[in-house]
Amino acid sequence: MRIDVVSIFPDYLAPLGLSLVGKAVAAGTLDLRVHDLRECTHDRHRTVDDTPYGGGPGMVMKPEPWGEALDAILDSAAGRPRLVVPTPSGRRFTQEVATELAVAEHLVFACGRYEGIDSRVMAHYADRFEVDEISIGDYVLAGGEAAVLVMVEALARLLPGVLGNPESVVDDSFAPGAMAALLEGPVYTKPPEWRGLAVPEVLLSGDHGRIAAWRREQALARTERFRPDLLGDGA
Ligand SMILES: O=C(OCc1ccccc1)c1cn[nH]c1
Repeated sequence: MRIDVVSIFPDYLAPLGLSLVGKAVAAGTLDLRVHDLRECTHDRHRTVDDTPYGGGPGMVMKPEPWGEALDAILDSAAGRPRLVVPTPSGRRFTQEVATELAVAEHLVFACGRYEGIDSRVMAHYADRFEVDEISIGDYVLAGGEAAVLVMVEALARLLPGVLGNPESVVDDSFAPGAMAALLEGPVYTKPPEWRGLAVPEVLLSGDHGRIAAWRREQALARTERFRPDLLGDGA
């Protein structure tokens, strides 16, 4: 998979060189290219934004630099990439959307700042990109970069050979399946007692039937407490 990220703060994407995503890049599973949008400006002040038509607060990102940046990416692209634009006003990012993005050949992330990117950019590229405006949550960030870090990490762990233990994807809280539609219950590891706190004895019992039942009960209780919406039947 090829991933391009366009931003006025390319250094913000440096964490993608670390850990799990960094390993995928080193292994060649991910071909990651980060681009500085300011290299597509040509005025003395390297201007990327201007005041919004129709008035209102803040600034809007100008279309010309984005046109130059996205044209350059398309010139070196094979098929029809997905253009993912993080924005509070996009469709909700979920584990299902992560699995959708994880099978793409080529993703291009456009990091908006200020009040967003001139809407003509998304309209202009609708035929050459699969344009996808995505929100990672109902809050407003200063820019799309942090959302890109979230989405790339969520999809990268789904790529074959990226996770040491592919099993843990199956049990993900939000992976499809019976148990998976619940929140994860508590987890424990050695030592068996720590600061006077013991691990629930059922987990040391070796009775896998009892352990599975206990885990489901814990997952249900946690889901009821924090995410009753996941329990359906109008709960
Ligand atoms: O703030 C976000 O993106 C940055 C952004 C993009 C466009 C205009 C304002 C802010 C965001 C929040 N949830 N998901 C994304």
